[in-house]
Formats: sequence, C-alpha cells, structure tokens
Amino acid sequence: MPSFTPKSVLVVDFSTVTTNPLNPLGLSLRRLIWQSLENAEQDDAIGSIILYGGPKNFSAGADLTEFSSLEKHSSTASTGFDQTFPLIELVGKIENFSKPIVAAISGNALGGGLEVALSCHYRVSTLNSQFGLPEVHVGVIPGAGGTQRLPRVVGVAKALEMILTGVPIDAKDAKKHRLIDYVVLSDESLLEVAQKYAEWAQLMPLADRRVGQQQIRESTQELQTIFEFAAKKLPPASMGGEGVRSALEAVKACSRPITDGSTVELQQFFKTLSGDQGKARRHGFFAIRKAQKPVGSPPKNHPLLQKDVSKVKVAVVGAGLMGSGICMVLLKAGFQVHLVDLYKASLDKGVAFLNGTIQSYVQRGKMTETKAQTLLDALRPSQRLEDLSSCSLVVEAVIEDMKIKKKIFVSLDKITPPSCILLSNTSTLDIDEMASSVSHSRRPLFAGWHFFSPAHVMKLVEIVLGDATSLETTCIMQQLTKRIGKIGVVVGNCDGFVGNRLLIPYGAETTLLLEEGVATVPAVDKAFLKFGIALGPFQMADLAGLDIGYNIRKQRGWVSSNGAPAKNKPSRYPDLADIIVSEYKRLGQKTGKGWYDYDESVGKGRKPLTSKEVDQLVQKYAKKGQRQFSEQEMIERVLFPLVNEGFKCLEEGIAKQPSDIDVIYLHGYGWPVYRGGPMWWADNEVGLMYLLKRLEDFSAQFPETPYYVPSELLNKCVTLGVTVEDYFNLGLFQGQVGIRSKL
Ligand SMILES: NC(=O)c1ccc[n+]([C@@H]2O[C@H](COP(=O)([O-])OP(=O)(O)OC[C@H]3O[C@@H](n4cnc5c(N)ncnc54)[C@H](O)[C@@H]3O)[C@@H](O)[C@H]2O)c1
Repeated sequence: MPSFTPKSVLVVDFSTVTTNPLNPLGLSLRRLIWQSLENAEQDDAIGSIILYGGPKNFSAGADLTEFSSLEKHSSTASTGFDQTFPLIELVGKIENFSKPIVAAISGNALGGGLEVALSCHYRVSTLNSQFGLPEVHVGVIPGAGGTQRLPRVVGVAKALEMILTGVPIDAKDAKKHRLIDYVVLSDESLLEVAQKYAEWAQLMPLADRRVGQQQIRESTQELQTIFEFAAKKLPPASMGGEGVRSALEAVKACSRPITDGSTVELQQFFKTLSGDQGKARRHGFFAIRKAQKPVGSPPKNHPLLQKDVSKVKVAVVGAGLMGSGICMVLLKAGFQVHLVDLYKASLDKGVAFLNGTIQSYVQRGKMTETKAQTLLDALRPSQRLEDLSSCSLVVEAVIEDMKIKKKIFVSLDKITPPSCILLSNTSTLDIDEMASSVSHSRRPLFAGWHFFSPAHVMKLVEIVLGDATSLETTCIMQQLTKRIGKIGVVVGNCDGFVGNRLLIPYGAETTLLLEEGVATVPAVDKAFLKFGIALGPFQMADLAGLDIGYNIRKQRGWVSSNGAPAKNKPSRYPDLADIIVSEYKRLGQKTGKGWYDYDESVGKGRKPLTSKEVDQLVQKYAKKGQRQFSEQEMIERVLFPLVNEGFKCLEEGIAKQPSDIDVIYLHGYGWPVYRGGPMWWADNEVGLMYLLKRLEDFSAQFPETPYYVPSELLNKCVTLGVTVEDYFNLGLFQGQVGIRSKL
C-alpha cells in the first residue's frame, strides 16, 4: 500500500481574536474564519483545517449586540443583508470549501456556533460539550442554516425538538444522533484527535460530508405527521408562539434544496427579528445583564467569593419553606451551611426536605452520589444561634414578624464575627428597622436578600439595600447571588420592595373585581391566563397560601388583630380576601380549599376546582352597582395600577431602572416573556398616553384609591413624548434619590 504523507493542518483558534470566553460570532471572529479560509485556499501546503474555540467554548452563538443593526436591514431579507462576512455566507463557504474542515468542540456549540459546526465536514468534541439552537429564547430563529442542516443530520423530529424548545443536548446525546462523529475519551486530547481526523480526511471524498447537499431521511408522509404533531403542541401566535411558529415554517422547508430552504429560513428569521414578541424577548434577555451589572468591585479574596468555599461557613435561621430552600441553594454552591430553627419539629422537617431534594437530584441523574454525600456532610442542623459564631453570612428566614426578627438580629449581632454579613429574607418588612437592632458598625453589612418560593427553583432574588448598606456589601451580594445561579436585582427598601409592592394593587383589584363586577374566580383567572400570566391571580394566591397575604395585611394594620382595630385599612378594600381566611379557614391548596377547592383524587390535589362555597361568598359580599367587566377592563383595572406603582418605584429610587422591574416580574411573578415585563409592556404595547388617560379615569372613579393616581414620572414621559425606557436611557431622570443616590 502506498504510504501517505498528509499535508499540514491549519488550526484556526477563535480565542486569538476574542477575549470573550463565549466566542460570540461577531465581526472579528467571522473575519478570522473567512480570511483563514481564503489563505488556506491559496496555500498548497495546507491540506485541511481545524476550527477550534479553545477549552471553554466552541462558540455560544451570534453577537446579539449586532441584532439592532440587523433589524434595520430586515427589508433586505430576500436578497441577504448588508453585514460584513455574514454568517449565512460564512457557513456556505465552510461547507463548500475545497479542503476538509474539522470542528473541534469543547464546551458550548450553541446557535451560530452550532451552525458553523454543522457546516464543517467533521465534528469531534469533548464529553462536557453542549449542542443547541436556543435562538427562540432571544426572540429569533436560527438564521444561518441551522433549521436546514440540523434536520439532515439528526432527523427532523429531533431537530424540531431542539429548535422549538431551544434546550441543548449533551455530547452523549449528540453522538447518539450522529451530530458528533467522535467524543474524545478522558485520556485523549481534543486537538490531537481533531488533527488525526483532519489528516485522514485529506484522503476521503468531501462531497459525502457536505450536510447541505444531503437529503433528509424522512418520507413525505412521515414529514407531514411530524409537522402536524409539532404544530398542535405550539402556543398560538398571539400567546408567545410567533417565534416557534416561524421556526416550524423554516424547518418545513428542509426537504427543499439547501439554498431554497435557507431563503425561507432567512425570511422567517427577519420576521421574528422585527416582530414585537422577538423584541420583547430580547429586551428581557438584555435586561438581566443590565440588572446584574456590578455596581463596583467587591473586595479581593472575600471569603464568600473564594473559588473554593467548602471551608466557608454560612447559616440560614428558620428551616421553614423559604429557609430550607435557601439552605439547598447555599449547599449546592459549596458552602458549609448551618440550618437553625427554634423548634425541633420544624428543623427535622427542613432537614427531611433537604434529604429528599438531594436524593431526587441523584435519582434524576442531576447529581452524583458522591456530590450528594458532600452536600449532606456540609449541612449542620442546629437549634442554637450560638453555633453561628464563625459564619461569614447569616440569612434570617423566620416567620414574618418584626419583633421576632429583631430579637434574632440582636443575638446574631453578639454571636457572629464583626465581618459577618447579616441578611433578611423578609417579603415586606422594613430593612432599616431590622438593621436598627444591630450595632452601628454592623449596619453597613446588613441587607435584605429576598428569594422567591420555591427558593431552590425560582431564579429571582431582590437584593434590598437599607439606608446603611454599604456599596461593598452590595457588590459582594451581587456577585454571590450570581454565583449561586440566581438573578439578583438591587432594589430599595419600602413596603414590599419592588415585586411585592407592585402586587398590592394586583391583589386588591383582582378581589375587588369579584365584589364590584359580575365575575367568578375562574373568569378572572381566565382573563389573566389569556393575557399570558403563568398562573391566574387566584391560582397563584392559593399556591402561595392565603394566610401569607392575610398576615401581611395584618402587619400593615389593614385587618383587626387581637382585638386591635384595623387602623390603616384603605377605604376601598377587598374584605372578601380576609373573610375567606378568618371565617372560612380557606388557606389555599395546602388546606384543600382556598379560592378554589382541591381534591386529592383530582390531579393529586393540585388541580383548582370551582368552589360552590366561594361562589356563594362572592354573591354574598357583592357590592352595590355590580356590573359586567370585559376582559380588557379587568386587565386594565388590575395591571395599570401595577405599572403605575412601577413608575412610582422609579421616581422614589426604589428601582434603579425600568428594565429591573421587568426582570423582577419576568422571573419572580410569571409575567409572559413575550410581553417583555410590565414597563416594556406599558412602553411598547399599551402606550404611555393611553395608560395615563385610563389611570386618570380610574382615579376619578375611585378617588380614595391612591394607586390609581398617576405618577409624576408618567406625566413627564407623556409630556415629553418618550418611553420610560428612553427617559432613563437618555439620562433625563435626574433625581438622585433612593438607591440611585448610592449606586
Ligand atoms: N412563603 C413565601 O412564599 C415567601 C417568599 C419570600 C419570602 N418569604 C419570607 O420568608 C420568611 C419565612 O417564610 P416561610 O414561608 O418560610 O415561613 P415558614 O412558616 O414556613 O417558616 C418559618 C420558620 O421559622 C421558624 N421560626 C419561628 N421562630 C423562630 C425563631 N425565633 N428562631 C428560629 N426559627 C424560628 C419556624 O419554626 C419555621 O420553621 C418570612 O419572612 C416570609 O415573609 C416568604
């Protein structure tokens, strides 16, 4: 057999042109690949090429910051667009290149990154790599052949699953579906394996390896079944389905020649790029980055921010619903966690929850046995605050009672080291009043850390700054919140902070709809579900527990308590919400009855069933002059004051910027992502002029209801004819108030 001496292999290393470890496919990276290919074409000594993104990522996709300039070119969709070295042309150049190209993938190959890999002739990867087309999450669809090449490689059904859910697959799955030719073994080097492939490929025919020139495997009949099935599962276009429906249309074109299919894909890409839902989704994506932007640099080598925190002690006081969830999060982040509860039964319940949750991670393959044991070893249950003497951080999560909380902080002030950060998970109570229970020198280390239920699942955390909270503590908490995998939004101190403060009119008005309108509980929920809110307001209240809101109203002095009159009760007030708790003991799903009935035999006791008793109560407490409300009126009466309260939070410096409020509602309250958050919705769907007019109408109708009085900021935006987002972006907001004066 004649011996073969391979020509040299050119390695194109993405990390040479980008400092971003995600290797976004911005201009510099596209140019690098493009020009490397041009040079390799000319150089006869080069026989094949490896595209390599470094050890951390191949490429996590397009550079989203370029999208706004792409939007301007949406009209050129049919002819391509004016972008330098456009990705769609780059992938064609790679696929049709005269010499073999191997993608050497370590880490993420997502979006445009996977589209580049799919156009290569061979793909090898490490075991820890992820492959996906997550574009629907940022309001677009793949636009560089992903919807055409992926079905040809993994089959149409699998490709649809990946494209419509946007969920990536791991290397094992990718190998199983032939997306990857080879997964390197633990003792192999990715680049050495890629080198062998690249040399061997010099001998092999290239035509067979050009994915775009291959046929899809499914018959016409099979395709029809797959597409019909997929279409049935998608949400309607009006309920957030625009992006996935466009993606489906693009995939449907995959049985056509690649150039035709890619044209359909590009048209659908631009449709989603310029569509309202796509813009709202991208706003939500960038809003998280804006919210998480560090307000400064945390001190170097702070124990909480060390790489290895396995020796760092932290604590949670209160092992109830929230405390045990927060404990889970801190254990997963690698800390040693003391879990303290005054009552043995509550402590045992919290520990049982942690055991059960950790075991379920193991059973679902999300955690190894060894890791699970490490977590359990790091858990220190206790009934004594004295055990917290060497903690770097303590989160208080006991019942919502100021007196009890203050008492705990008085003790913690004495027990914990002077550098220990003290936090409260209170939902509504005054952080400054709580901070007043610790010595002056400790107050800069005091803040709120408001998780959402269930704390180990929900992504959002409000970082609540008191008057004395220092910038250093804020920086530490921002970084720590990110490290534990949560989205931290810095907010100011007031009743309910941002999230629960905006919920005050929401809770009151939904119940008042029952008393003032001819509406049933399911009818009100239906209006909000149609709007796109994840759970109807009454379903959500039942899930959280009606006693929680009731106790908060008691703390506010809205409900008479222990014989004391309800001194602060607003004159227009939904009594029914208190009555069903105090008189009818309907506490929500946990007691089998709340605004709905629940029956163990139906949906494991979680399915809301219309309640005759509640229907009768609604009739009994109906106010005079009841009338029918349209669904639109329901939405306006409830959500317009919620947005108005958002404006007031901005005005008072409780929220730093409008997009922070959107992040809070998107990730803490089930606001529909395709409506971008309440402030985005007001700016872009409702229109501020209409919002102002309707608030004025409601305010005239209900002069005793302060949350309908339009905020000054809203008035200013309408007078200037700008959105509230622009008002802040243009620097028109000058008030150095609240947290804005500190950050
Ligand atoms: N439940 C929610 O949805 C939610 C969401 C966000 C924040 N929060 C806030 O979190 C806190 C806890 O709420 P929860 O729902 O977990 O309540 P919970 O009743 O489930 O748990 C409270 C725990 O505190 C313990 N406790 C009471 N007094 C104590 C003391 N002196 N020392 C130590 N432990 C004591 C109780 O035994 C109980 O285990 C409250 O401030 C609440 O407002 C609740």
